[in-house]
Amino acid sequence: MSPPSSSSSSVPPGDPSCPVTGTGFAQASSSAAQALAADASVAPLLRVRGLEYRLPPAAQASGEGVEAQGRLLWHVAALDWAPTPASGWVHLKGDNGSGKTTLLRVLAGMQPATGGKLEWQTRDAHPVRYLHQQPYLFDTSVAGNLVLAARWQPDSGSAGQQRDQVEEMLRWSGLSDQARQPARSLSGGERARLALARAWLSRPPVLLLDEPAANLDQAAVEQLALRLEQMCQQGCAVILSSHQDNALSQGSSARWTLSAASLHTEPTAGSVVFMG
Ligand SMILES: Nc1ncnc2c1ncn2[C@@H]1O[C@H](COP(=O)(O)OP(=O)(O)OP(=O)(O)O)[C@@H](O)[C@H]1O
Repeated sequence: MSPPSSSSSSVPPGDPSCPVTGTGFAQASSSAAQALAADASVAPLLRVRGLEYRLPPAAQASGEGVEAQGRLLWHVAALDWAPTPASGWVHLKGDNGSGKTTLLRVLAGMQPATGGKLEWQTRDAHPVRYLHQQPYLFDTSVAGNLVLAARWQPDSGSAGQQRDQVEEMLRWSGLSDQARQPARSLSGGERARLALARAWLSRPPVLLLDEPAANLDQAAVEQLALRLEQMCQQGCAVILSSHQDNALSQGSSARWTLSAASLHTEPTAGSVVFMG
């Protein structure tokens, strides 16, 4: 992982990964935000202030016009997250429809928030990778999917280095025997493994996983937990969503819960999280 930058943000202007509207850090009014501002010793990877997401305004029941403001799906008053290689991943929890996917997509810069501010404080221009619950696989072989990921990464290296990366990821994901198989013929669990390996090949600083356990049996969830542990130890900051408790929640070091339209955090040792 790139070390946190001392400047406030490396997100390029105009990049949707910085969905800035409304409240900025300087204007954040909650007492938690003021307490955070006072603690200059913390260098969080992620800083969030007054972030909120409102659903698009619905048509009025009468059929005339639309609501002035859509329903508030969630609000995050203030959050600083400073994961370390030892701190493990964050489990984002919440009932169906509470807004987990939307929050991950906003954090990934794939969808703008309707208010507030977030910053990934890293020198990496595009630090965040988001993995969809049903990941898209290219219409080629298992190895072909990894070859494309190896070619398209920013520092792609020589053809030999790319080959080594592909072979390493095939071994890591346990898919070496299926290297030549069409990726789209894999089982649900195998597809999830390939998608994770494809994302991990380029060693992103931050990985957001949307319901990664959705199609997995218990053994596969436990294997995934081991892989995530390795990834975190190698410096990847991981947030994963799941509405269930399983091996992934047991292995997480922090829990963020969406309920009653707010994000609630439970910090644990090694993972510095503050919440207002
Ligand atoms: N563009 C939109 N227009 C209207 N409603 C939307 C829009 N986007 C999301 N929603 C609603 O927002 C709510 C939250 O959706 P989201 O997928 O983020 O929840 P979730 O917690 O990930 O759910 P699940 O656990 O079922 O996957 C849902 O009720 C969804 O229908």
